Amino acid sequence: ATELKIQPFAFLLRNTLDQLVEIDTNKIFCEPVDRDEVPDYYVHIEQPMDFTTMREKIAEQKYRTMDDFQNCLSYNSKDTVFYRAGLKLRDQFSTVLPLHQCVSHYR
Ligand SMILES: CCOC(=O)c1ccc2c(c1)NC(=O)[C@@H](C)N2
Repeated sequence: ATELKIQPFAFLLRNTLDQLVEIDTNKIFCEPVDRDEVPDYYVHIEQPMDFTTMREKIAEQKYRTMDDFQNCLSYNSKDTVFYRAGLKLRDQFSTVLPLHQCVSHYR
């Protein structure tokens, strides 16, 4: 693919993001948290993140780290589907993370 030659890292990051989107079967992390649905979310979370925003940031070469799962684990109580989904994503992503660390060092 030509994009592999032009932006190899964006290509790699986008593929990794696609894997996360696939794991997020309940689509909890795909869009920014809805202020009407969760009014106090933005009170607790300074740096909200979601997969749609990450895709835009990859395209703009402004890649974010995956610390953003901490948002989910700090906002939601342990007994929620949201908290468990955040754990699942973080744990499954941690197998890919070392790759990202070397990518980000390289960049
Ligand atoms: C109407 C109740 O909705 C929620 O409690 C809720 C709704 C959406 C959420 C969320 C919680 N927690 C999160 O971490 C982000 C990713 N999304």
